[in-house]
Amino acid sequence: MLRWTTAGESHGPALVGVLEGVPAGLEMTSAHIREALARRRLGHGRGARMRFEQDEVRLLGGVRHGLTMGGPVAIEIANSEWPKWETVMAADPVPPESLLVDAGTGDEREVARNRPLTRPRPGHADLVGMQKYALDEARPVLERASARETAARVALGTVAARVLEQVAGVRLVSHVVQIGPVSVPEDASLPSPDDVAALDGDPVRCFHDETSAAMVAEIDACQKDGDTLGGVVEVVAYGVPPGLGSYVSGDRRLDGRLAGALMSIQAVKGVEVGDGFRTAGRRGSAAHDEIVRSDDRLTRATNRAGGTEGGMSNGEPLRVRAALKPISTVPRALATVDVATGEPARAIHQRSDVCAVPPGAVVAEAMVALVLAQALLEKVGGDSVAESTRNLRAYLDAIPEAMR
Ligand SMILES: Cc1cc2nc3c(=O)[nH]c(=O)nc-3n(C[C@H](O)[C@H](O)[C@H](O)COP(=O)(O)O)c2cc1C
Ligand SMILES: C=C(O[C@@H]1CC(C(=O)O)=C[C@@H](OP(=O)(O)O)[C@H]1O)C(=O)O
Repeated sequence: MLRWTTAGESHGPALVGVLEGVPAGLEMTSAHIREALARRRLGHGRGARMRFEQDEVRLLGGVRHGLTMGGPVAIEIANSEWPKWETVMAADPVPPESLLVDAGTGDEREVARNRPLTRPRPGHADLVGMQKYALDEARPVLERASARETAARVALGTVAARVLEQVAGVRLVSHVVQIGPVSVPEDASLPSPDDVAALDGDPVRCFHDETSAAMVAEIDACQKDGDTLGGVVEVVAYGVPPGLGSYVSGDRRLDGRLAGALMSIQAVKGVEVGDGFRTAGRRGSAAHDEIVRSDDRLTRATNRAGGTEGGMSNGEPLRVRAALKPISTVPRALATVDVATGEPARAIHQRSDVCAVPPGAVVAEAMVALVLAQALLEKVGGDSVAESTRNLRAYLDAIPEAMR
């Protein structure tokens, strides 16, 4: 069973991700993870932190000389800013005077770091987090609620994507289909995995040049107005074998597992599998994907279902979307209440992203990779890449000719 978890705070020394159940013999190095993390830092509309954050990667376990060994893969991503936060975020007790709002250094930023965060942001985890964990300020809440944590998810997703590719030849691609009110046309073509470099080169990870320019203009206009934006991302996985997931129990359904994983991303508020909500408005005859024989194999005339039927992958490209709400740290700050005084106030606002949809696509790709790799290993088992590959081949070869 492939299992994963992350630990670490946004301004702590590092994030850590652990992935258990990776077969031995997987080719991977820290450079692969570094490359994926660099893609997550891209995107017009990101805040100041992404300009200097280095995502320093260290493989702490599970890999030797570029090959996994079968044990948990542990990945550390150091936070570049740690030296500035060493006192505020120290794990061990620090002298109380070092946490005074004005510790006497005259450094404005240090004053801001030490100030208790008592003006919770609507839309962020601040207020409910304080209520739930019995805290009198939001620092401990936002440190873990922050989407900084998605760097660790992307690191783990890189390993999962390599399992998918090396065992089954599956390749993934993610792109942005909407930012605020600007969407790619309904009939725009889907990117393939060979388009990843072009997408990395686009300021908003959009595969439609005209729409990309309009998205950039929308982000600029929004930033000028002191506001923030959300949008929609899409992940496509090519080469997924049929039969991952199952219809036999709700918690084994692949579509449900993908939806849960995507919805677990900070700011995601909607998930669509295939044509999702659009399908709901169609008649059955225009909603389903007819089965046809082409090039001597069974295929579909269309792919409105997005590659799943009955909670299983059906061999067509898997296509899922996730909708992200606008960033909740709105520069033109929203109304709140100062929980220290009970008085009306304006919400906390320090630096923040204006739009995190392009990195959201990279994070969504990582979550899809994790779920698909988990479902693949469930189906084929195996303790080494060679064994898993052999098992997959045997399963596919056993499908009768007329059903392939
Ligand atoms: C890649 C990424 C970057 C984000 N950056 C910010 C940010 O700079 N400021 C902010 O307020 N929210 C940001 N968010 C969203 C918050 O983390 C999220 O809204 C918050 O944790 C509350 O969770 P919820 O929106 O799922 O309810 C970001 C989300 C993602 C996926
Ligand atoms: C650090 C990242 O995103 C952060 C996500 C985030 C939030 O509230 O979710 C708030 C901001 O944090 P900070 O206040 O430190 O700049 C973003 O920069 C990252 O994506 O690596």
